Amino acid sequence: MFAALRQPLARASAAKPLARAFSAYSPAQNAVAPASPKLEYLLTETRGRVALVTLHRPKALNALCNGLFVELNQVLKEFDNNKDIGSIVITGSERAFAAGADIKEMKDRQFIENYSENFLGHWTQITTIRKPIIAAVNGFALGGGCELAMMCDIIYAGDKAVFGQPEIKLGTIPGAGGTQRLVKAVGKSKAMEMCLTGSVNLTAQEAEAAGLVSKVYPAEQVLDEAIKTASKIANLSVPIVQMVKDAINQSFEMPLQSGLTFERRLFHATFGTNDQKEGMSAFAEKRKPNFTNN
Ligand SMILES: CCCCCCC/C=C/C(=O)SCCNC(=O)CCNC(=O)[C@H](O)C(C)(C)COP(=O)(O)OP(=O)(O)OC[C@H]1O[C@@H](n2cnc3c(N)ncnc32)[C@H](O)[C@@H]1OP(=O)(O)O
Repeated sequence: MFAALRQPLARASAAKPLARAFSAYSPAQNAVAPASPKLEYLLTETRGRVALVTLHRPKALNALCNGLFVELNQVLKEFDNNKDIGSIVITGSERAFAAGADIKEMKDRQFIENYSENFLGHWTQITTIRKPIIAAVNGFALGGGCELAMMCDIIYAGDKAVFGQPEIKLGTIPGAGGTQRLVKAVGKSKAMEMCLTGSVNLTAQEAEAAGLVSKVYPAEQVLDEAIKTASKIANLSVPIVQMVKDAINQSFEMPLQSGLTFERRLFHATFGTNDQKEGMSAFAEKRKPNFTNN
């Protein structure tokens, strides 16, 4: 499976994505999982139990074209199915996480083809990934770039990151969560201001204050911090981590009482796992737990 994700190291180094330019991890520490020579828009590697996916379309500020999403769906699915991986980090470059959907690619599309082909439908497959995904965002996260970050489970931002939904200035509207997830993250007024003007963006600090972003770090540290957090998560029990992700995501879909019942049932279910027995026994015996993911 990893063979399918193998990426030539030479290419990764030459391209100097933020992952390599800034990371404090030495290549010797990395099990480089990368990648299929077929990957054109992504770099992938592993850091222990963390999979790192770097959007790599530097000439277009990582504009999200269809080919990029086909690759992203493919690698995320492979990492999700890989027992050696516990969590995933998605990042971009220092200049751009992603400057939105590729405007040049979509500008001539017609309503009827959008509707009949469900244009962008498969771009949201990332929300079906069961392992936690952290977005490490530097630079522009605009339009689809902001929406992609919001589809991740946690967002860490570099101090120069910019979040915005400029679609209205192109004569369209956000198409993948900008009018929905953004409201839940920053509230109605800010979301309205951003989406209605297209030019009111959030700085990293504003995004943190509003709740869109969990933490802000100096740009050169954000990826390492995301990997550290991803690594903590990846070394916990995989099924219990998935239950937490499931339960929190259900809070967006269910009324409170149904959500609380869902949570309680999953809590009950954890007692059917060896990892619950191990976690609680380890606490009682004053030792570290050794989770076996069952
Ligand atoms: C997760 C699912 C996603 C689903 C998406 C759903 C629908 C989403 C719609 C959108 O996202 S519409 C696009 C929204 N984004 C924008 O409007 C931003 C567009 N870009 C800019 O405004 C600027 O590029 C910038 C980000 C402010 C940076 O400006 P700067 O002057 O620093 O650089 P540029 O010279 O403009 O850009 C360099 C290079 O990159 C190309 N490019 C940038 N953004 C895009 C894009 N979104 N699509 C296609 N190409 C893009 C730009 O054209 C330049 O290329 P060249 O002209 O030099 O070849």
